[in-house]
Amino acid sequence: MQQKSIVFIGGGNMAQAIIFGLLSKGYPAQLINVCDRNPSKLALFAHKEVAIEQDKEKALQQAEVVVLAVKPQAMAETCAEFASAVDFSDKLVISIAAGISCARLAQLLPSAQAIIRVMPNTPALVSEGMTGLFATEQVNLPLKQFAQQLFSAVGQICWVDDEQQMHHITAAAGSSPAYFFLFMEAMAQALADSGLEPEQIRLLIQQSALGAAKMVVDNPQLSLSQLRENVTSKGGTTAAALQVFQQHQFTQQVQQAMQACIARSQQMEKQF
Ligand SMILES: NC(=O)C1=CN([C@@H]2O[C@H](COP(=O)(O)OP(=O)(O)OC[C@H]3O[C@@H](n4cnc5c(N)ncnc54)[C@H](O)[C@@H]3O)[C@@H](O)[C@H]2O)C=CC1
Ligand SMILES: O=C(O)[C@@H]1CCC=N1
Repeated sequence: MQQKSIVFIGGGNMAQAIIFGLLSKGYPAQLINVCDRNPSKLALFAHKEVAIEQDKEKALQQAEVVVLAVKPQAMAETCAEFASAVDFSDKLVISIAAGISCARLAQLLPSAQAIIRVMPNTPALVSEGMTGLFATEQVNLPLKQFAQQLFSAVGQICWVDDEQQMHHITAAAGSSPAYFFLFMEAMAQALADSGLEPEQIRLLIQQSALGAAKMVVDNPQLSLSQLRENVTSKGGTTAAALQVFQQHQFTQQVQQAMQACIARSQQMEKQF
């Protein structure tokens, strides 16, 4: 894999997932610098050789790649700290922020030429991330390949040609680990009075989730509905459970939730 010096602006949950995922894949810690104004975030990198140079201008000037990893609401204020002091024209700028368009990033960092907007997710930490990527026309092939390699190192990737689809990627990948966690939390709560130990409950749920995901991955010839039907005996236990989901309009709820995610991402594009 190509190796370039990278500075992360923001070292929170998502940056940590990417950085620790990259380190676990052998990306040189010496090529990574993390800037975060919260010292407790920097402390998480203390046992690694990751640089924590906090003079942002200096760190940015030395880096070939800049990953903007602050919250969308902090993006404008953060970029204003260094937009005029640093020349971004020879740097690849990657933003992981939800709902911040490339046009907006170009406004915030006027010297930037090569901007890639990505939407990763936290399973990058365990090399099972899913990242959507969109590049502006100014980004040349080698830089696209670098971004692709970077996020492929921590999971799967999916390029889109239409930036508007980044909102859908957010609903399907960026936010979706939380939906699965919620589902597992609800299952755990449903077993709270079962007499099973909490560790047993967690094991039962996590292994079933992992097994179900692996069945999907390993059987591309089977549709999702076929996989579901294979578990569901007529008049049996699964059918009884699925009937309750259906009665409570589970599918419609999921559709509405994902639509809300897309709508919020679109709203953030206008807001920040
Ligand atoms: N958490 C997730 O699962 C995902 C998050 N994202 C995006 O990643 C970005 C970061 O999200 P999280 O990591 O969840 O947030 P976070 O709050 O955990 O991390 C943001 C970090 O930025 C730091 N920060 C804020 N302003 C700063 C500044 N001016 N200079 C230096 N550091 C500064 C904060 O101290 C904080 O540690 C967001 O834009 C979000 O939309 C994208 C995909 C998934
Ligand atoms: O909740 C959020 O806004 C961020 C973006 C995708 C996942 N977390």
